[in-house]
Amino acid sequence: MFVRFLRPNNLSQKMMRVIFSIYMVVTLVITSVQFLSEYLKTQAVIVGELQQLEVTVRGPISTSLWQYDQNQLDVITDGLVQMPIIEGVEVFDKNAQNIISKTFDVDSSVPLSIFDSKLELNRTLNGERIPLGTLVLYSSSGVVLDRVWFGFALIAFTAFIKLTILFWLFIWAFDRYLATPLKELMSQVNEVQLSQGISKRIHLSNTENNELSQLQEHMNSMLAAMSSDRKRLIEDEQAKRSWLEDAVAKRTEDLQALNKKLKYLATRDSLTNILNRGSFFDAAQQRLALSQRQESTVSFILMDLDYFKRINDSYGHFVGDKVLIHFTQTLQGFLRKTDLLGRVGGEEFAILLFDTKLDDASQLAEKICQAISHSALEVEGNTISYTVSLGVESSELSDTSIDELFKRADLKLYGAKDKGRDRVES
Ligand SMILES: Nc1nc2c(ncn2[C@@H]2O[C@H](COP(=O)(O)OP(=O)(O)OP(=O)(O)O)[C@@H](O)[C@H]2O)c(=O)[nH]1
Repeated sequence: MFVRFLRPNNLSQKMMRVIFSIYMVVTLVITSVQFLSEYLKTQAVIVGELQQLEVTVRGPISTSLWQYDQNQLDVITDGLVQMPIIEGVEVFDKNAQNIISKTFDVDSSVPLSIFDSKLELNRTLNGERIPLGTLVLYSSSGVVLDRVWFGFALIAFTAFIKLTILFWLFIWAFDRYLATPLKELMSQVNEVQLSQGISKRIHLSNTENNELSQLQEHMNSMLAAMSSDRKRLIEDEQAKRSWLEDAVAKRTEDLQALNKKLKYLATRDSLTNILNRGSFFDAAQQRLALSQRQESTVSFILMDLDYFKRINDSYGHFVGDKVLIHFTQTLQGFLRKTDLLGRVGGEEFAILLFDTKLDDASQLAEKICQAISHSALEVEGNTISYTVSLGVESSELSDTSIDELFKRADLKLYGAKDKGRDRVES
């Protein structure tokens, strides 16, 4: 504890040292003033005693001076010098000439200060006062100190005792009321800081209502506010995150739907909504490969509307488009789920029939041809009739590419065209 007092490492110990140091300085000043006052009082008493002695020896010394009795003067002054309070004696004649000078003991140390008392020596003769000289008695600080040392020691001892007791009282009081509660507060604040949550609170063991308990209350309300702020922030964060997750999920769903739609559109012909050329050939290629593995047959029907240019030229492209749509819808009425239908050119269409031999495909082609030639559609008040030429071909075991099948079907189609159109060539 004493080491802590000398080398304070915290606030309470520093305060303890400052207050104690101030008290020590004040005590030292008061004790010094007491010393000085005692010293001056004792010096005044000694001067009084010197004056009384001078009065006592004035008669014999005056007589000795009057009678010029040097021996008697020596005896008297020797006696004076022996006295404990006298450090020296000097006698001067009426002309201020030193007759006797017995000052200070040469063996003793030189005193701090010397003071004296003077007395005029006279003789009254026939009522007349005749001056004979002067008697001077000296005393010194040594004499004063000899007399007051016990008092000084008492004062010093009392001051020391007071200082020591107060020192330990200060230490105890600061330790009890400041250092220990502060240490406890710091340790609990540290625990709160180290704990992950802010649910911990400070509970000082000293329940007195003072600045520390008020500080504890303030810190606990601060922690409570922080805790509720943190809870609110977490809730906000969770709400934001969940909102964001919902938004992202919704966006992903929309994008997936859009992507699906785009993929679908990319495979479709925009006018007739059947497979476009690329998708048809991709799908047909897969069907051919599957059929070859299963050693079955696929058939390919290639169709081209006859004189379609005339329809466009006579009724316009809008009507031509309606014819193309009508043709597609008619075809769909003849197809199974496993069949593929695609638009492979402007007015050119193709059907791939899975697991279908040439005869069956040719029969279907005939039906289509008949159905189209007997159909008519009404567009803007016009009755439109049209025909189609068809080429039919079936796969062989050597076929590896759909293009080969397509080329053979195309030749058949040209054959149908050459033979007058509105017919099937297989
Ligand atoms: N309305 C419309 N016409 C198209 C479309 N695609 C191609 N055509 C037209 O179809 C016509 C094809 O003409 P051609 O190749 O001469 O054939 P065709 O007139 O049918 O004669 P043949 O095939 O020999 O019977 C052209 O006039 C093209 O402009 C389309 O999407 N809509």
